[in-house]
Amino acid sequence: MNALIPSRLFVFAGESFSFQKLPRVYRSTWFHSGVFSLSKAELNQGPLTLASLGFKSEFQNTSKSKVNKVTELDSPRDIPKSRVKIVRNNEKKVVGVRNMVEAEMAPFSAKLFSELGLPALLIERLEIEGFTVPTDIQSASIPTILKNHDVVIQSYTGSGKTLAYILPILSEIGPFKNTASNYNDEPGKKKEIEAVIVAPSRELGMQIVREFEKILGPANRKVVQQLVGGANRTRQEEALKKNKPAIVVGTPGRIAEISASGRLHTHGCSFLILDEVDELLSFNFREDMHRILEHVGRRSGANSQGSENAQARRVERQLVMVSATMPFSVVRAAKSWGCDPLLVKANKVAPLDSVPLMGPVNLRGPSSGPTSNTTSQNQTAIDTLPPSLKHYYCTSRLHHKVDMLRRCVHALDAKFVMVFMNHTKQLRDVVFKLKARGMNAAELHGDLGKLARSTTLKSFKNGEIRVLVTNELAARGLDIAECDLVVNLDLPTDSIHYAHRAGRTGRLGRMGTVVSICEEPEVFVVKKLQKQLGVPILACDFIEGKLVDKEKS
Ligand SMILES: Nc1ncnc2c1ncn2[C@@H]1O[C@H](COP(=O)(O)OP(=O)(O)OP(=O)(O)O)[C@@H](O)[C@H]1O
Repeated sequence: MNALIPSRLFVFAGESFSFQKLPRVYRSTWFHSGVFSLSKAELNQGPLTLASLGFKSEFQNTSKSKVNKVTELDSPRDIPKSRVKIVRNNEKKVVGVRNMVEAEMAPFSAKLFSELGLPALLIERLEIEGFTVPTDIQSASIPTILKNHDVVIQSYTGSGKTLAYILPILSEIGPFKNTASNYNDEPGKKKEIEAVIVAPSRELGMQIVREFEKILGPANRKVVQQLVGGANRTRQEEALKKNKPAIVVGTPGRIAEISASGRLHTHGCSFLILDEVDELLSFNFREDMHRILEHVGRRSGANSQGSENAQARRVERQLVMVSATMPFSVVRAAKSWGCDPLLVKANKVAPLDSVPLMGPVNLRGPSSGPTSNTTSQNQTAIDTLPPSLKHYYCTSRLHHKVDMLRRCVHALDAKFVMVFMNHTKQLRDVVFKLKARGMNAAELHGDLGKLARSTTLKSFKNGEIRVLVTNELAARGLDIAECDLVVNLDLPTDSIHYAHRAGRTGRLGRMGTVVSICEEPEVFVVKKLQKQLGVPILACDFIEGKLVDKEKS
C-alpha cells in the first residue's frame, strides 16, 4: 500500500509533515481527496489501531473454534468527516465513484485494509480493483468475522455491507486465503461447498456474485456460482458438478430445491450468510430457509458427539446476518440460529442483547409501536438511513401524481430516478403515461420474465432509461451508484420499507433526494414516518422548474 503513496510533504502552520508520518485517519482521507487540510488540534489525535478495538493479538488464531467471550468493543473514534471530496485516480480504478465529484459524509474508515487481518494477496486484489480504504462497517465487521464470531451486521444502506462479509470469506476460502491448505484441499477429499450466501431476490443474488467476481478476478471466477431462481436449474446443477465452486450465492427457493435433489453438498460448509435477513425471515421463505439452516454445516455449539451422529461429520458453520434494518424478528432468529452472536455496527461491536430495536410500524394504525421512544428512534434513523439524504414530500390529487412526478424529476434535474409503487397495474399505467409525455421510463417488477428484468435493470444502470418505475422487488440491496432521486409515488407500508426504498440513492456517501408524493389525507402518514425515522421530511412543491421548500418560504 505504501508503495502507492507518493512522497509528499504537507505544510501546516509553518511546519512540514511527511505523508507517512500523518495519522492514518488523514492518510485515508487523502486517498479520496487530493485536497488536504487539517487543524493543529486534529493533528494531535493519535492513529487508531486494532488494539483499540481489542482485536490485534487474536488474528493469529485462524481455527474455527468459537470465541465465546463477549466483550463490548466500543470504537473510541469520533472523526469529523464533514466533506470528503472524491476525485478520479488516473493510475488505478476508483470503484463506485463514477459521475461523482463530491461525497458528503462518506462512510470511509480511518483504517486501511491492511490493518484488518486480511491476507496480503487479497489486499493486492483490492488495490487492483480500486478498493483502497475500507468503509466503517467493513473495519468493524472484518476483524470480528475473522475471529469466528457469529454476527449480525447492521449499517445503513449503501455503506458497503456486501464486502464486509465477502472479504472475510475470501480470507479463508479460494485463491487468496490465509492458510495453505484446508478441509477441501486434503487429497482424496470430495470437494464441497464452503460458503453459502442467501439473498431474497435474484437481482440481489446476481449482484453479490458480481461483487465476488470483481474481487476474484477473471482467472478465479469459477470459485463462485449463482443459484438464483428464474434461471435454468439443470444448467446450474451441471455447472456445480463441472466447476465445483467453493462458494454459492442464491435465492432460498433455488438453493433449497437443488439441495433437496442431492446435487448441492453443504454439510462441509463453514460460512452461512443471510443477506437482507429480515426479508429472508418472511413467511414466503419459511420452508426453504428451514432446509438451508438444517443442511448448511453444523450450528455452532450443536452436539457433535458419537461417530454415528450425522452432525459429527459436519463442519461447524459461522453465521453472518446482514441488513440495514433490524426488527425484533432478526434478533430472535440470530439468537436461536447463532452462537452468542455479536451485533456489528459501524462504530460498535456489542452483544446482541444490548441493542435498541426497530420494529416495523403500521403507519396507518393508532400506536406508534416499539419505536415510539425518541432516543431509540433517533438512533435507528442514524443507523438505517444514509446521512447524506434529503427527504421531502408534496401533495397531489391522485390523477395528477404523474404530472407532479415529471415536475419533480425536471426540477431536480435527476438522471437516474427510481419510482416506487405498491401495485403492478397502476405501476404499468404510470410508465405508459410517462412515455406518452416523452419521458424515458420502464417498469421493473416480479411479473416480468427474467430476461426482461435483467435487460431493464442493465439499461437503467447504463443510463438508457431515466425513470425506473418499480415495487418492493427493487427496494432491497440493489446498488445503482448513480441513482440520484427516489420517489414514493405510493407511500411505503412502514418505516422499514421507507428506509430500504430511500437507500437506493445516496450510496456510499453520495448526495441523494427522496420525495414522497401523497394525497392530502395521507400527510399524517408522512408525519408518522418522520417521527419514527427521526429525520425531517420537508413539505415542498415544484414551481417553475424548481423545488420550493414550503417550510422555508
Ligand atoms: N471500501 C470501499 N471502497 C469503495 N467502494 C466500496 C467499498 N465498499 C463498498 N463499496 C461500493 O459501495 C457500493 C455499496 O455497497 P453495498 O451494496 O455493499 O452496500 P450495502 O450496505 O450492502 O447497501 P444495502 O443496504 O442497500 O444493501 C457498492 O458499489 C460497492 O462496490
